[in-house]
Amino acid sequence: MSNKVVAFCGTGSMNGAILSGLLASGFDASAVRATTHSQDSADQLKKSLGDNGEKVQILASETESDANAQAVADADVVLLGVKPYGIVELAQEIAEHVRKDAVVISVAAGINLDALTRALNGGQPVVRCMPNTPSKVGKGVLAISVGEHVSDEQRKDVTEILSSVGEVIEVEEYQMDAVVAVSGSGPAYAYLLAESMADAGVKLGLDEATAKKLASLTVAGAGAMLFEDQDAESLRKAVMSPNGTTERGVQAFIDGGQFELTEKGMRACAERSAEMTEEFSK
Ligand SMILES: NC(=O)C1=CN([C@@H]2O[C@H](COP(=O)(O)OP(=O)(O)OC[C@H]3O[C@@H](n4cnc5c(N)ncnc54)[C@H](O)[C@@H]3O)[C@@H](O)[C@H]2O)C=CC1
Ligand SMILES: O=C(O)[C@@H]1CCC=N1
Repeated sequence: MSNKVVAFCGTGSMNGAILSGLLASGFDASAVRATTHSQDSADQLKKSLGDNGEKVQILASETESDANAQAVADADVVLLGVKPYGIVELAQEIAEHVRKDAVVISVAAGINLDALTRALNGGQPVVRCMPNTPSKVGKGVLAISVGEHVSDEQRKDVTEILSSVGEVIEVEEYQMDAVVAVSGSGPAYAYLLAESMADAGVKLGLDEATAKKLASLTVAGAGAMLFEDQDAESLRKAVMSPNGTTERGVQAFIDGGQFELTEKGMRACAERSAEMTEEFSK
């Protein structure tokens, strides 16, 4: 990765997390370009990067209309991080400026490799990535599908950049709707669990602040244990003493439809992902 230039077009929550992770891994800040829409966001980004804020080239598209074109001009790797409805337009905007041997990654839901390739005038090496928000604390899981024009060296560079914020897993593109349902949107389910545990804790007699603290730290602690052992079922069983409290509670969850309800929610999520692909991958 030495001597490579990386450009982030649309540096908000997700691309911002990857940018920070890349710099934290020791990547040369002067080889990084980043764009935002507003000048305010550009100023905030610069501030958030500390000393590196002076070295990263940061441009706002409302101030400089060719900000994205400038950012990608000398880039080896380009990450598109705007909202799904803006990705095709952004790709078209940079198409004439991005080097033909640069690899372009989209982190958006609902944008397929075909739409990305077409927006870039065909033949461009492209990668579709589905990250998740734990990337902000270096604990992300990022699924990628790699386009046909991507070289082995580019695949290695892409994996190295994304690995700076979490674990990278390659999947077939047809599996992306399922990936969105499991890991892309998944952090929200864990927070929903913490919310509903706190809510029930209040109903069981705790004050709200105590219930929230106990629930949030419990979900966080249980999540941390999953980094050591990814077998959730065996971790669950280790909490369940025979005929104890957990066994009774877990059985009530299962009898009440925990697995069916989770499947229902995730099917809705995957269906929306497919619908967004119809809508935005034109
Ligand atoms: N937030 C999440 O949990 C996840 C989001 N994603 C995907 O990441 C993408 C971005 O989402 P977020 O980071 O949450 O959004 P965000 O709104 O935080 O970031 C988007 C950024 O793009 C900038 N922008 C908009 N138009 C621009 C332009 N023409 N030129 C330069 N910059 C421009 C905005 O100023 C903003 O900073 C979406 O496509 C989403 O599907 C993927 C996985 C998880
Ligand atoms: O909700 C969304 O559409 C995005 C994609 C995955 C997580 N957040």
